[in-house]
Amino acid sequence: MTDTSVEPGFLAVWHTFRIPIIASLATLFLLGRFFTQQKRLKTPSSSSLPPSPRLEKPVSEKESIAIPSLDFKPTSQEKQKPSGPKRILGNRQFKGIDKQQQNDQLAKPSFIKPIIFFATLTISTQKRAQWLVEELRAAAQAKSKGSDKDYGLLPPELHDLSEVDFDDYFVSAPKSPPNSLHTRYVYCFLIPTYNIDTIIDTFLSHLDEIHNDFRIDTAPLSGLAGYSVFGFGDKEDWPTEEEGFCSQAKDLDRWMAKLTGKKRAFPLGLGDTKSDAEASLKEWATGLTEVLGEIAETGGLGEGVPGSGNSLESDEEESEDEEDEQRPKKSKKPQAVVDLEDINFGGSNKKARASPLPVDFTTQSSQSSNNQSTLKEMVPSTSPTYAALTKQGYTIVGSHSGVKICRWTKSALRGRGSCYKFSFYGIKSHLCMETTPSLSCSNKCVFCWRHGTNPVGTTWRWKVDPPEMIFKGVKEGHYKKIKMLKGVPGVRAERFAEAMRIRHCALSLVGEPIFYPHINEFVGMLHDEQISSFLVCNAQHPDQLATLNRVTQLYVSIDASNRESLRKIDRPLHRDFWERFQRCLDILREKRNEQRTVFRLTLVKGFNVEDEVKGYADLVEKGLPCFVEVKGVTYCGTSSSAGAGLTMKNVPFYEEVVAFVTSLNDELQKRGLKYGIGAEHAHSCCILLASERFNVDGKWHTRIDYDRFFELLHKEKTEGISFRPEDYMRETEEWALWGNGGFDPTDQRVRKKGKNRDRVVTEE
Ligand SMILES: Cc1cc2nc3c(=O)[nH]c(=O)nc-3n(C[C@H](O)[C@H](O)[C@H](O)COP(=O)(O)O)c2cc1C
Ligand code: SF4
Repeated sequence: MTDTSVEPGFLAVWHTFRIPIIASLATLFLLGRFFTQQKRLKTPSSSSLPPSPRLEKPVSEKESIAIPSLDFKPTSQEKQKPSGPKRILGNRQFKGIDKQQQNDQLAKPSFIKPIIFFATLTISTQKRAQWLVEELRAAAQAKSKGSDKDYGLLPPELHDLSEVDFDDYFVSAPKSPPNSLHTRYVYCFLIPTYNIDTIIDTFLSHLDEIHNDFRIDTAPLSGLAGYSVFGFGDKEDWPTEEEGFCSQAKDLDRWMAKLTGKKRAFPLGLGDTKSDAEASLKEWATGLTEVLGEIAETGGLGEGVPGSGNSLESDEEESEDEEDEQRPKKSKKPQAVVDLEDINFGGSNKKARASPLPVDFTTQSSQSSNNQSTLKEMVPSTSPTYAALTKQGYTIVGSHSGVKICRWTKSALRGRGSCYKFSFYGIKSHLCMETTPSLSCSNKCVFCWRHGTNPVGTTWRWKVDPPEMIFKGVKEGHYKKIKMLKGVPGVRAERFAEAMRIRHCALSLVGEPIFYPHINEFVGMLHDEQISSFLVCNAQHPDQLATLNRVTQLYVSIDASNRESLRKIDRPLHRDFWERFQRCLDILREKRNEQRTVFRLTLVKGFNVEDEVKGYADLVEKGLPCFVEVKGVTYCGTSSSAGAGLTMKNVPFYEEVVAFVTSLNDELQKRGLKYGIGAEHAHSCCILLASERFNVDGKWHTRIDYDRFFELLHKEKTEGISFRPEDYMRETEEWALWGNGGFDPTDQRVRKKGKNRDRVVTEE
């Protein structure tokens, strides 16, 4: 009875609820599978990548040689590792740090012994190698004179690659002799290039084999203190690197980077045997000797990219195609805008925050001189702004200045092209320092690539650092950053040497340079050292602009053609921003016969391009600048830009920039204003409109004769003779003219991969 009564009841329940029950069970089942799958994906052993066949292939115990050169206790996890093939190891690696860091942590002052290897067929390289031996021997002698230090440079050894057994030197790094445990080795190579079969091919194949031998660590030479290569070739028959000039030296440099774990001590040097070989070798040897001394003293290669540490550079660097390099990881989280008004500098600052010192920076110097000690620092080293800016690669100098290496400097050091300022004005990027004496700005532009971390404010109410201190600090910071790039693949020795003398300064980094009360003194110091000055201001500080002394080229940013658009795009802090902007244009007009004046337009699709051509033409008519630089915006993906609704869609394509410039040019012609399209740099989406004042006999002269500028400046200072922008102009290079693209043919173009390749972005 019970059974029969239960069964129909159960069936009835089943029929009523079977669909939800089945659905629930199916959901539970799918959820279960999903979680198991996720867990498996997170387990490294189940990576979808096939394991390296080199690591999988077993070898007998006899075949294996293990030379862990560091005393290192294995972790319990390592002890349990299945016995696989043992490998020849240059160094044991600590967890969480790369080899370079590991070596540097262990680095102590040492005795450095250079080992010079050369190859030759027609003897010229052998002779040059013998010369190098003498140079290094002399350096070793000079350094050891009267010194009883426990580090130093030892006399070099010389080896002909055709006579050495490669296994003796290139399977593992030589060990220190038992009587001098602090001795370490640096390999120096001098090799010619031959497109016929020579010992060099055998040698390079040997390096290839070592690198790819599964029994040997991929970087078995990481025990070396460093290496450097110099190549000889013939430019008459192999005029460019693409055509094979010094190609084997380049290959050797790459192999050694791999085998040593990127321990390039000094950049690759190249010399044309029929012209500059001796001079280039000399320059390279000087740099190398200096570095050898540094390694001996510090025991390491210093900071920089692997090979010389990590270099932090402009944000846009990430968009560049880099094939052989480790890039420092950057925080993906966009930083929030840090407004100085919002920062409490500790202590009871409430009153100050509620009513900031109402000191307009234009009147600042007189007021601040009385109470410097009570004023706060703009960017104290303990502040979040300081942390954020240094994380982005800025070197903060004093309490309100900064310096940073731009991506073009690195590109130029590698022979991959300079920024548009080379095409337009002749500035080689590796000779250019990018800096600002004021990290604070009075705008919060939507496209600012500074990650919104720069301080903002309308008034200068901070402690003021003296210009001498800033000048010294920014130069030191710049040179230090350049030195950090010496191990970057592709950096050329001759460019590296040139970069150790700053020739140009772009005062345009972050913030507003004319915000700094001693900007005139600072610019004077640049000029005294024959460093040209390009100063960019945001057209918000007319009084300061009016009293600004002569600079080599003076810019104002023109980010919109009308009040509403400017408010939206620049988000100015001043309520009378439009009036300030207009006054700045008037001042620029007055200055146009004394110095080169430039309008810089940054096009942001959807913000300041559409229907604004006439508005921009009005502004040009008002300010009559010598030049109008037009460039497509750089997308930086920060919170401030995202918050303003900026996406990749707002970045114009080059054709769109071209269309805009053409219409603006037409509009200027219609109004009888004498302008024309002077030059272009398609690579960074940038075009230059120039006043006909810079067109001589039908030829554009947008470049600058820097030597002439300094001559004239000197005359002005000493004899009171003023000069005009036309007095220091130079003819524009053919390849930079409108229609020719603007890429220096002597540099090697590297195209960016990926879908946004046409939206190659630019600096600043
Ligand atoms: C047959 C031959 C092939 C060469 N191939 C190249 C080459 O591909 N690329 C290059 O830059 N130089 C090339 N050169 C130039 C040599 O690298 C250059 O003359 C070098 O200084 C020779 O050094 P050595 O006298 O030590 O052998 C070649 C020279 C010869 C004779
Ligand atoms: S001008 Fe600007 S982008 Fe060009 S090299 Fe100098 S700092 Fe870099």
